[in-house]
Amino acid sequence: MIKVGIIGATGYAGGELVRILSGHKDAEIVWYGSRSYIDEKYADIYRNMFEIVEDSCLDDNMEELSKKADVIFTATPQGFCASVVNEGMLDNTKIIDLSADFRIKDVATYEKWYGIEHKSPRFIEEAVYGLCEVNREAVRNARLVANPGCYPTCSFLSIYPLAKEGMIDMNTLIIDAKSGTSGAGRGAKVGNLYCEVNENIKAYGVTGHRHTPEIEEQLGLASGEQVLLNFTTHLVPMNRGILVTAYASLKQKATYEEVRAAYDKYYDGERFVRVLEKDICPETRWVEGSNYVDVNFKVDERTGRIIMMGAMDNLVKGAAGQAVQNMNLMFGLPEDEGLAFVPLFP
Ligand SMILES: NC(=O)C1=CN([C@@H]2O[C@H](COP(=O)(O)OP(=O)(O)OC[C@H]3O[C@@H](n4cnc5c(N)ncnc54)[C@H](OP(=O)(O)O)[C@@H]3O)[C@@H](O)[C@H]2O)C=CC1
Ligand SMILES: CC(=O)N[C@@H](CCC(=O)OP(=O)(O)O)C(=O)O
Repeated sequence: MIKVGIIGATGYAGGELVRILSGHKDAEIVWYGSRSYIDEKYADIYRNMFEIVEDSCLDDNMEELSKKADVIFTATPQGFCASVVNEGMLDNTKIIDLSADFRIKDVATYEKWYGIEHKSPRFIEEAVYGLCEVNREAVRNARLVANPGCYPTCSFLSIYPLAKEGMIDMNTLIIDAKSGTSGAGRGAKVGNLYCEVNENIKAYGVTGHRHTPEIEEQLGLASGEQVLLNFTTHLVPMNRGILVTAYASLKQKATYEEVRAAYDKYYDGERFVRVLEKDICPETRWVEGSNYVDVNFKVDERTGRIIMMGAMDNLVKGAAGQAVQNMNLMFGLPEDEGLAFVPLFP
């Protein structure tokens, strides 16, 4: 049994980790870390866990936890993991960080977009960006995994085959993305109140969303070019789900079959990426509660542009599911262990 500790187990991403890992046959949760609910029964906070989880919450003492756990998930705000990780901890245990602390390789870029000082720049180089479909081999041997952001996961996987094959002009790329409110976490914020979100849709973070440099970095690595793009996020009145619609000019005319061949080249055999049939657009409801990302595209012959689309559950493939997929790789387990959920509907 893999002994698992979760710091931030009382947040939305942490709660989803608990749900997924409770059904994982090779994992046992030994630490439900919290900051505000220490000594309270976990199932009193999340009643879906009644008679499933008997334990109470502990604190966020990573030093002590690292002596007990084979792997620690930090589902905590930006800056937490970087402020506590040290060499001794990584000698004892593996860490999968769900925050952005180790995703961006350039410290100055991280500090500029996140507005905080990076407390452990020495571990940035070592950290592996945990996008399993691309970095599978590196993840297997990692001590520290930077679990990708929710919007970056969906954006990247929607665009990756065409960026990698050099089929689109990266300078023309525009990404429009929409998220359900669980993406903003469980903390109380006026902007996330029912009356503010219900019956409404709005853009936010326009020209300044902190996921922009992460997407640019990863698409830059895939395409071999420096990427500068427009990325606009929207908040929509649903609990879970991310929908990405991305636009770019094709470098040369391409048929449906040629583009489809590029997607198949990278995603054939990928357990969690589904390339939909011709003309079917991804929808969040068909992936909800699952670790799938549904992708598809449409060539607009009139404008010479291609529209790339993706749908994903932000809490599963966008956070906890992908983190467990990374854990499976790090411990030599089948990649889909504990993740074989069929999407919910309705
Ligand atoms: N929500 C999502 O869809 C996604 C989230 N993420 C990332 O996962 C991380 C957690 O996000 P999310 O679950 O949404 O956030 P929440 O606000 O829902 O949960 C945050 C968790 O961290 C704990 N916490 C808060 N402040 C501190 C602190 N200073 N020190 C230690 N623990 C603290 C909270 O404890 P307590 O409850 O006890 O206060 C809670 O358990 C973030 O880095 C986020 O960016 C990544 C991808 C998607
Ligand atoms: C709806 C909503 O507010 N979404 C969040 C998603 C951020 C998130 O989850 O953070 P990481 O993926 O970087 O860890 C946002 O836009 O900031």
